[in-house]
Amino acid sequence: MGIEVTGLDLRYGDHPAARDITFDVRPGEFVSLIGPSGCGKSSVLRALGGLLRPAGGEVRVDGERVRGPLPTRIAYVFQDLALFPWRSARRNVEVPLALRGVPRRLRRERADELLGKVGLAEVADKVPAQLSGGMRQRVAIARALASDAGILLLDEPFAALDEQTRTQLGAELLRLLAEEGKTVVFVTHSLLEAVRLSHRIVVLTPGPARIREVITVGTEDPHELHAKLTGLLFS
Ligand SMILES: Nc1ncnc2c1ncn2[C@@H]1O[C@H](COP(=O)(O)OP(=O)(O)OP(=O)(O)O)[C@@H](O)[C@H]1O
Repeated sequence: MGIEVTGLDLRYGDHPAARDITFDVRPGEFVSLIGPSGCGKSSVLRALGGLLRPAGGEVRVDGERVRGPLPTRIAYVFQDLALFPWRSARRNVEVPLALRGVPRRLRRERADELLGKVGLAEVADKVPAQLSGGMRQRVAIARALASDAGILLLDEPFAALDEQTRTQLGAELLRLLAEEGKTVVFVTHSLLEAVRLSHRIVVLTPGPARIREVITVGTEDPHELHAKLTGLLFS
């Protein structure tokens, strides 16, 4: 089932942000949304998560129409992380576990397991201000994984990081997602990142966003795919 987006129209008052967007995301699939700056990528992502009400069309998650946030099914990681600054890394990751009513001892175990998976076992007791940008991003990812939601919506999660950290975190993320069996929709400005991480790439037009093309990332040469995407975005 996964996510089905059909004829989605989005607007802010009189200002259209997206028109007639139709695509699907299969369970376990990693789909990237790319498009020119300001075209409406984040708006589409917010609509998938029930944070922006469509002016037309619909979003379905596992067959059920999305009418508002579904925190048990859908987790977010934004560029602006919103970690709790006074809570240690471990206690940040514990938040969704507490919301789900997981007992304290199990919360700690699961949080430590997830922090271990993102390479942060050593810094579980540190607060965000004591961590690097890449580490904070890892805490946010561990926290999203702790929510147990099957769907992760990632909005430019690596935008504030240097290229090397981005590449490393992207590779780690793929491994983790495969282990945890998540379905992912990923907004990025980086064509390289989209090519590297995705099963499929949804290319949007300049705003208001429409679907330009949906590309399956198969066996083609990554350089050729990158060139094709550049052509689609800038022609
Ligand atoms: N809360 C809002 N109120 C009014 N207009 C908005 C709001 N959020 C976004 N917009 C407008 O909607 C359009 C799409 O914005 P959106 O953030 O979805 O684009 P984007 O492709 O994610 O942008 P970027 O690539 O710069 O991150 C833009 O014209 C933006 O100015």
